Amino acid sequence: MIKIAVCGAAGRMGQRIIVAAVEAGCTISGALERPGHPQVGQDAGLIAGVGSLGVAISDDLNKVVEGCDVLIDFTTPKVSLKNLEICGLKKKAIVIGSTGFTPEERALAAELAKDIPAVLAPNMSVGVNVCFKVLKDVAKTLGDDFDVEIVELHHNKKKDSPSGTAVRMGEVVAEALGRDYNQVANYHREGICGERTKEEIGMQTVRGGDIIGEHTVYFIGQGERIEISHRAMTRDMFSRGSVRAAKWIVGKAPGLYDMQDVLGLK
Ligand SMILES: NC(=O)C1=CN([C@@H]2O[C@H](COP(=O)(O)OP(=O)(O)OC[C@H]3O[C@@H](n4cnc5c(N)ncnc54)[C@H](OP(=O)(O)O)[C@@H]3O)[C@@H](O)[C@H]2O)C=CC1
Ligand SMILES: O=C(O)C1=N[C@H](C(=O)O)C[C@H](O)C1
Repeated sequence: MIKIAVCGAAGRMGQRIIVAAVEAGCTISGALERPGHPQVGQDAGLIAGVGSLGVAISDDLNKVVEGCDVLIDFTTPKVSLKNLEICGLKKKAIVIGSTGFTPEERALAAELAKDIPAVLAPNMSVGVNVCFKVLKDVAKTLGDDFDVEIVELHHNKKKDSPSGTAVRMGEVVAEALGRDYNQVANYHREGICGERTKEEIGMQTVRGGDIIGEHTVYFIGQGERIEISHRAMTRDMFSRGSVRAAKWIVGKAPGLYDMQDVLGLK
C-alpha cells in the first residue's frame, strides 16, 4: 500500500484526506503544518477523528517528504510551489488541490513538475470533472449566440476568489468558443458600466456561512436558458478524489497531470 503524507493536515480538507486515506487502506506516513501551528506535535489521526495513528503533525517538510511515496497538499499556491520544489528534489510524487494560482504560478508549477509526476486540479470530485467535459460540448454546440455567466458560492473562510473550479469552468467554455479566458473574464460590474459585450464571461462570487461549494454556468439565450450546476454536499468526494489521484500518480512518468487524466475523461 502506498505511503501518503498530507500537507495542511489540520485544515478542513487535510483532516478529511486523512480519513479517506485510512478508509482506502493507505498508510499515513506523515502530516505537515507550518512551523508555529498550534497542532504541531499532536497525533494527526486524533485531529482527523479516526483515532490515534501514531503520526505526529510535523513542521519538517524535508523529513515528511522523504518518508512518503506521495504528498497530498491542500494549502495555498505559495506553499504548494514550495512542496513541488522539495518533492522534485527528493523525486516524490505530489497531488495538489490548492486553488488561487495566478497564470504565472501555474506555469511555474508545470516547470517544477518536469522531473516528477504531479497532479494539480482545482476540483477532485467526479461530478465537477464530468461537468468540465459536458461544458465543453454545450459551449461548442451553442456557439456565440448565448451569453455565459458563472456563479459560485462558498463558505465564509475561503481565501481565494473566484474559486479555482469556477476559473477552470470559464477556461473550458472560453476555449470551446475560441476565446482567451484572461481577456474575456469579467469579474466586476458596478455603476454605469455599459451593456454586456457578447464575448465576456461574467464571474460572480458569493461567500457565506458553511457552504461547501456550488457552481452554476448559465448559457443565456433569447427566450431560453441552460444552467449546468454542481453542488457539493460534503468535502468527502474531494478527499476521496485526492486519494484516488495519489494512488494513480505514483509510478507515472514525470509531468503535470490533472483530474481529467486520473479519471480517464480526456
Ligand atoms: N481541489 C479540490 O478538490 C479542493 C480544493 N480546495 C482548496 O484547498 C485549499 C485548502 O482548503 P481548506 O482545507 O478549506 O483550507 P484550510 O485553511 O482549512 O486548510 C489549509 C491548511 O494548510 C495549513 N498551512 C498553511 N501554510 C502551511 C505550510 N507552510 N505548511 C503546511 N501547512 C500549511 C493551514 O494552516 P493555517 O490555518 O495556520 O494557515 C491549514 O491548516 C484551498 O486552496 C481550497 O480552495 C478545497 C476543497 C476541494
Ligand atoms: O475552498 C474550498 O472550500 C473549495 N475550493 C475549491 C475551488 O476553489 O474550486 C473546490 C471546492 O469548490 C471547495
